[in-house]
Amino acid sequence: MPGDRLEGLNLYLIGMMGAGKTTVGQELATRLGYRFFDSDMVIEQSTGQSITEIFATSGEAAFRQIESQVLAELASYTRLVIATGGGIVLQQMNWSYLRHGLIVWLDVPVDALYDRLKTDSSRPLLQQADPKHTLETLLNQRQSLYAQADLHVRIGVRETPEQICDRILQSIPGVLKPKLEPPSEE
Ligand SMILES: Nc1ncnc2c1ncn2[C@@H]1O[C@H](COP(=O)(O)OP(=O)(O)O)[C@@H](O)[C@H]1O
Ligand SMILES: O=C(O)C1=C[C@@H](OP(=O)(O)O)[C@@H](O)[C@H](O)C1
Ligand SMILES: [Mg+2]
Repeated sequence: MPGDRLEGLNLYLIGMMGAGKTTVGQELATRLGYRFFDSDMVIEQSTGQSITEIFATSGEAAFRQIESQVLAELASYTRLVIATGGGIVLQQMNWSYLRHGLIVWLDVPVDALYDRLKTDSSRPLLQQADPKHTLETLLNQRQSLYAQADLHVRIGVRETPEQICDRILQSIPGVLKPKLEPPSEE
C-alpha cells in the first residue's frame, strides 16, 4: 500500500476554511489504506452540538479547548489522515501533537475559498457582513503558522481533489523525516 512508506505516520491536513482538508483527506485516506477523521466531526459527535452551536453557546475559547482535546486523542493513534479545522494552528500546544505526524498545508487562493464557502453557513467565523474580507484577514494572521507545515501544497483553482491527492502522494517521499539510524558499532 502507498501508505507503507509512511510506516503508520499520521497525516495532518491544515489550511484555511474551504481549502479542501475534509474532501481531499477522505480521498487521501482511501489511497493510503488509512482511516480518515475530521476533527470538527469528532467534536460534533463528542459534544452532541454543531460547531456553530458551540461557538454560540460556549464561545470560541471553549471550542479551541475542545479542539485541542480531540487532537490529542486522535494523535494517540496511527495510520490516520486527519482533516483539522482551519484554526488548529493557533494554539502552540496543538503543534506538539501535529509534529508527531506529517503536516500538509493545503494552500488555496482566497478567491477560490470564498467561491466555495459563500453559500455555506456552517462556519461561524464567516457569518459576517464581508466574509471575503474575513477570509483575507484570517489568512494574513495565520499564513506564517500554516507555513510551518512539512509540506506546502499550492493549489490551483481548477485542481480536483484527485489531482491534489496525486501531488501530495508524489511529494511525501521528499519530505519524510529521515529515520535516526542507531550509531554504527565502531
Ligand atoms: N479541489 C476542489 N475543487 C473544488 N471544490 C472543492 C475542492 N475541494 C473541496 N471543495 C469544496 O469546497 C468546500 C469546502 O471543502 P472542505 O473539504 O469542507 O474544506 P475544509 O475542510 O478545508 O474546510 C466543499 O463544498 C467542497 O466540496
Ligand atoms: O478556521 C477556523 O478557525 C475554523 C475552521 C472550521 O473548520 P474547517 O477549516 O474545516 O472549515 C472549524 O474548525 C471552525 O469553524 C473554525
Ligand atoms: Mg473541514
